[in-house]
Amino acid sequence: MEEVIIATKNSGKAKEFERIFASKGLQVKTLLDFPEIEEVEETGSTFEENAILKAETIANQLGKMVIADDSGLEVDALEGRPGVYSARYAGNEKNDEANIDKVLEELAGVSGNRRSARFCCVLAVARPGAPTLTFAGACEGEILEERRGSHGFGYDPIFFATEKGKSMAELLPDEKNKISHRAKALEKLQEHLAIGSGDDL
Ligand SMILES: O=c1[nH]c(=O)c2ncn([C@@H]3O[C@H](COP(=O)(O)OP(=O)(O)OP(=O)(O)O)[C@@H](O)[C@H]3O)c2[nH]1
Ligand SMILES: [Mg+2]
Repeated sequence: MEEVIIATKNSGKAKEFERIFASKGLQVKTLLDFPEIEEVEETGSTFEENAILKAETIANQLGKMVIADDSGLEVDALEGRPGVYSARYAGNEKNDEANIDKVLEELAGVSGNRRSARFCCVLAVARPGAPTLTFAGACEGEILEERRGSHGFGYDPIFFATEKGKSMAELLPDEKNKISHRAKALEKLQEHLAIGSGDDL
């Protein structure tokens, strides 16, 4: 089976990529399969810069094509925060529950029509000897006043996905994978690269 390497240590992202690529007959490997590889420091100031940094660093180490995902939540009333700091918004230890609490606290007293937000994702594809490519996707919504649903990861329980009329965590994995920022970026990537066709990339 053809294999795709995703440079992520986030198990929530890993599950989504596994599910999407499995439906195309592709096997996903992530950095969870390579525990000896250290996490890349995300020093960029945009999703694009961080995605490129992660993809190129790991592609150079493995000598193979690698896809990286940098993503996050942009809340308009918070001037785009948590943005590129989404994973560690409430502290260095990457705690999803504490991150959600922090966003809810910062939005206390902000009324429904001012709670607009979006999930953003940039995928970077790095290949030894070839220019790195990037693909972006976004998913529009609003921040709920409390958690709803138990699927997904990260901020999903407080993100109301406008297109579906439900929180992202109320959607089944296949439903999220049709509308998410990650799915949209991946769709663009697959239009450009013949992953899964057996062709050389
Ligand atoms: O509710 C969510 N549903 C999503 O679909 C989603 N996608 C991203 N995020 C948030 O944004 C951070 C990414 O930061 P990030 O791109 O640096 O990833 P990460 O540090 O978790 O793993 P890695 O891929 O860098 O190894 C994540 O941790 C989450 O907090 C999401 N939250
Ligand atoms: Mg990260």
